[in-house]
Amino acid sequence: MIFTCTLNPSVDYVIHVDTFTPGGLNRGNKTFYYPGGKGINVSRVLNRLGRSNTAIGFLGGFTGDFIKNELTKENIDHQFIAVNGTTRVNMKLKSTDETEINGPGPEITAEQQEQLFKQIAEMSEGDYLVAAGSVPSTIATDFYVQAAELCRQNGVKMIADTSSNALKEIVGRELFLVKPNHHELGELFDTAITTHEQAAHYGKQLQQKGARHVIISMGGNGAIYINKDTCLRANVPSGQVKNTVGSGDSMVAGFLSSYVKTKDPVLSFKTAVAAGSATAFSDDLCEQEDVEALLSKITTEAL
Ligand SMILES: Nc1ncnc2c1ncn2[C@@H]1O[C@H](COP(=O)(O)OP(=O)(O)O)[C@@H](O)[C@H]1O
Ligand SMILES: O=P(O)(O)OC[C@H]1O[C@](O)(COP(=O)(O)O)[C@@H](O)[C@@H]1O
Repeated sequence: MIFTCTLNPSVDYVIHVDTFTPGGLNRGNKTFYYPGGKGINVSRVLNRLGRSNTAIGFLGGFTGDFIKNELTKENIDHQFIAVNGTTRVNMKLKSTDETEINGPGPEITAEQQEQLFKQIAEMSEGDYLVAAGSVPSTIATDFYVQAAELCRQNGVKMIADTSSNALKEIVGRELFLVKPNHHELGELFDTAITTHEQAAHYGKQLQQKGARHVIISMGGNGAIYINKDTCLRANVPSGQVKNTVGSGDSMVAGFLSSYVKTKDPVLSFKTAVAAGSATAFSDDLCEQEDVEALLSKITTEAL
């Protein structure tokens, strides 16, 4: 079984504005509402790539209902814990630049956190748990560390895609996959990462600290893959970028969907890059045919 866990889901409200003027009245010309949050995006892409999975985490209010309905419509199993507040709305403003405003999210009580730990403790050997996204302020930043310990005890393979302190704390634990982007990796090591060589250098440290597979995504500048035997870089295909929100999550889903079937890390890495780019070239998340069409355009070389 594959589970995705989103502690702080969101409704992603995407609005396109031709020319954005801060402080002025701006009118959008195109809007979209998507069920979002990193784990939920991973669930949606996994499902599109033919991998059934269960989404867990916390949801509340009318936005929480929207997310549940959308997942149900897409035939994705979900077992969210209800919270009293309202799941956040994250604004994604598309103009000449992409600007994002991510809200803080509702309060999660200690009892609700315990309920989630109970769900994680019930996972079994061979399961995968994708823990993705920020940790809301009412949850201790070591939440993922405690989850990683439960996974270790039960033989569950954990994937972490997070940032800031939550990423700092999870590094050093036994992880199946970790996928920071180059900004998050730089923040972790208190440095700026701009080249593939720098990304490879710091990414190797994540592998040495306990991650079996490491992917460093670098937006339109390619991606790096590291395991104990190899370090590769991949190109990203060219195309018309429509919406990069969820590209990183699509990479995680792409890697996992391929790996569970083929156990081939290089093919899984290429599928990850194809899925990330296919999402960048779509308004919503990628579809299977988009990923398949891009896969043959991804090449890797040793670094
Ligand atoms: N401008 C782009 N052109 C092509 N592919 C892109 C572009 N931006 C992102 N991608 C794809 O999405 C992946 C993840 O993007 P990135 O922005 O690094 O992740 P995150 O969303 O986690 O910040 C990249 O590795 C690439 O495959
Ligand atoms: O939990 P965070 O870090 O605030 O991120 C939440 C946001 O990230 C997303 O999951 C997109 O993530 P990526 O672009 O990194 O793949 C959005 O759907 C959501 O609004």
